Amino acid sequence: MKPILLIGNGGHAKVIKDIIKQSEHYTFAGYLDDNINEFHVENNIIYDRLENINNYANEYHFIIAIGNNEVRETIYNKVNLAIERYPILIHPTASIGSNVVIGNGTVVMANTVINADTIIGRHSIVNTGAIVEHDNIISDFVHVSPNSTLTGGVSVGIKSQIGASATVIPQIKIGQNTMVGAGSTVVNDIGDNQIVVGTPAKPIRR
Ligand SMILES: CC(=O)SCCNC(=O)CCNC(=O)[C@H](O)C(C)(C)COP(=O)(O)OP(=O)(O)OC[C@H]1O[C@@H](n2cnc3c(N)ncnc32)[C@H](O)[C@@H]1OP(=O)(O)O
Repeated sequence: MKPILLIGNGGHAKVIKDIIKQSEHYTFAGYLDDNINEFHVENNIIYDRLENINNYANEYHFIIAIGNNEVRETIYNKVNLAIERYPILIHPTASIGSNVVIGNGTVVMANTVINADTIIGRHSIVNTGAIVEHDNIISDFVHVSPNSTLTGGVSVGIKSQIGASATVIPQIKIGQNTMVGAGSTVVNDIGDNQIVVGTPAKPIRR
């Protein structure tokens, strides 16, 4: 079993910890976070500051367990570890189709479906109950929120978030760093750096 340290110890980390507990390959070892005052071990769990990550870099694997896409990317660039130190975590109830490619550091939560020929980048999140249909291209540092649906042939650019229960109709292209509001329905392509809400989804601001 390979030990994993989670970077971050908020709500998202709790859910990832539960995925690790069910893994046959990985075991939960502890947390690195700058809100931890100093190194300590409690009930065999390591708590340490993120700035000490290099002490663990050879022995441990890591997941950046932070839901905010921008923060995840910033931490990834800052700690500068080889991408191989970040495993792919998939909950055992997730259904993964043929020829699906998932990048290192990405987590796939419970009751998700990722269908055939979809590509998902690095350090992305496919959150609880989300559906990512066939032939999607999902970039790095993306968050597909709980219960959202990306139908066939959708693409999502780097650092974009699809809000909880949002739906994107087939073949839509969503740009980089864009936010689709919870419950929205996206029926037209969306550019970069937009916030869109509603049905049909319309920009509220850049
Ligand atoms: C496990 C987890 O928790 S994963 C987390 C998943 N997170 C989400 O799904 C969060 C999704 N976030 C949202 O939907 C947010 O409302 C955002 C990002 C779209 C907008 O947030 P803000 O920028 O703070 O917008 P704000 O709250 O000021 O609203 C601006 C306007 O848009 C409207 N609006 C905001 N969100 C939505 C929405 N999802 N659908 C429809 N209208 C919306 C507001 O009612 C408001 O309208 P008004 O100007 O007529 O009063």
